Amino acid sequence: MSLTLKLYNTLTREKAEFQPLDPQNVRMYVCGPTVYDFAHIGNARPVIVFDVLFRLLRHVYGADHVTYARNITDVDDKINARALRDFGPKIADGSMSLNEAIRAVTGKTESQFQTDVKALGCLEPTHQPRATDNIAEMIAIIQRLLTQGHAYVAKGSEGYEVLFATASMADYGQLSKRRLEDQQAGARVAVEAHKMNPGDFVLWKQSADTEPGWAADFLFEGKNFAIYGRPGWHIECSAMSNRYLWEEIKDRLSPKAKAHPHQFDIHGGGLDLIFPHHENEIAQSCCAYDTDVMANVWMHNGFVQVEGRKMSKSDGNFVTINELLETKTFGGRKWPGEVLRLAMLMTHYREPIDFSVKRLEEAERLLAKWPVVEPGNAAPCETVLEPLADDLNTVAAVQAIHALAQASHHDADAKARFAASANLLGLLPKATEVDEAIAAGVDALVQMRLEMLKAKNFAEADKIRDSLSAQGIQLKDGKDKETGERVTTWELKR
Ligand SMILES: Nc1ncnc2c1ncn2[C@@H]1O[C@H](COP(=O)(O)OP(=O)(O)OP(=O)(O)O)[C@@H](O)[C@H]1O
Ligand SMILES: [Zn+2]
Repeated sequence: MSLTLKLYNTLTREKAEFQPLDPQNVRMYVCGPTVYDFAHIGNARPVIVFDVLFRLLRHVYGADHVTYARNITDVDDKINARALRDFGPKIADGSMSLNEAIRAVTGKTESQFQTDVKALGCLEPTHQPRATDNIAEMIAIIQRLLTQGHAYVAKGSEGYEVLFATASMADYGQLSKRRLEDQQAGARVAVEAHKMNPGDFVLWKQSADTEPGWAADFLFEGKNFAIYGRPGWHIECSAMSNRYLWEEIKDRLSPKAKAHPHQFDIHGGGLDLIFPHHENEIAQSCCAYDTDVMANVWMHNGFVQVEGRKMSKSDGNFVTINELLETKTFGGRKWPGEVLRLAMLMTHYREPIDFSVKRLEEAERLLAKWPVVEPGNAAPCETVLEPLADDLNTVAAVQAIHALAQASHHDADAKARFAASANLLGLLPKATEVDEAIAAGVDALVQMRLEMLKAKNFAEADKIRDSLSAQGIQLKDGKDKETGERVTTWELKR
């Protein structure tokens, strides 16, 4: 393994050589979607960016040596609100319970998410845990925090809450570089009387009987608190990352990694998650397990923007992935998944992207120039790997792939390297769909070649055949059974 992988780390604000705790078991966690509404183009960005990193890590360390967990947040007050909105009448007349309505919302949204990300050429992560399948793990961490003096039980306006005590952690704020004092002075967080500090955040929250919840017993200051309730958002990721990247894998880890219990290599998500979400994940995990590190490298993608503003569900300025791929709402036409994927990768992941039809058209034009080939078994080209290994410089990697695509018209070796390199980024043009306009163009060339053959202009005829072949189009000559005349059909090489 000669490739040196460098990654920008939000924790240190520096780019540094990536050194996994155990190269045989590289571990990455990325915050996944809250499934109350279809994923939008902004949500697609971390999915694509970290898919590229997952692919690169698999290339460098071996496909079986990388564990990637991306969660599904299927318990959240936004989900409850959506269930009430969509199924209100049914809940009111008793034909559906709130929990059934919630499952209808999350089930539908999650399955759409899976369809969407598949269409964007993303590999399935090793684990895609749902929050509701990890409640016991969350309760266990919360109890550890209570026992160790990092959390407390308090009564708020909607019942009991277990809160994280930010003041109990000396270096709270290390990721966002926000100091607790500044936060209090800024008073961004509404001061609530039951909180010891305004920045204290919910770990567990009591639910009304009609709200979704789980029975939980917490021991605090010698007293038992039975709180039927639901988890806060941040605790979900602390629980799921620990389960899938430590608990379930620890027996296989190297001695060095075992000497760093509960820690893993990379944690990712969008820029908006640095504070408070990731800061609070760090606080929970480090305090619960008494470590000073949760993940060694923290990576954050920039925003997809619309007219300079972050595309976001709550802002309403969004286009869903499904709308873009399956309807004509954006630019009056449908767009293939690989066009959106390439459009994202034509900007460095830490830069903002202003989303536009022009950007998609640019990506489409580039893809159309690339040959349709099978991945093959050549090695990806150094000219592609090197920029990728430099903090995922996909801009330069795509340029290098394009150069290989151009060279591949006259160079079989370049073509093989193009195939392997484009495949590494999940960008190999698919042989299955042919654009109508392209098909018409091919038909015309096939016809022209038949005329050349009739005129015995074999050199020109061969030229046409070869140029089509370079674009991945295979001609098949045959004879019409009745007239005996030559007929030519074509297909994409598979
Ligand atoms: N416009 C955006 N550009 C890039 N990444 C984004 C954008 N919006 C959300 N993300 C990322 O998508 C992932 C899922 O986020 P989430 O489900 O909270 O969606 P959201 O659109 O941010 O929700 P809301 O708009 O209600 O805040 C997170 O990693 C988040 O950082
Ligand atoms: Zn998270």
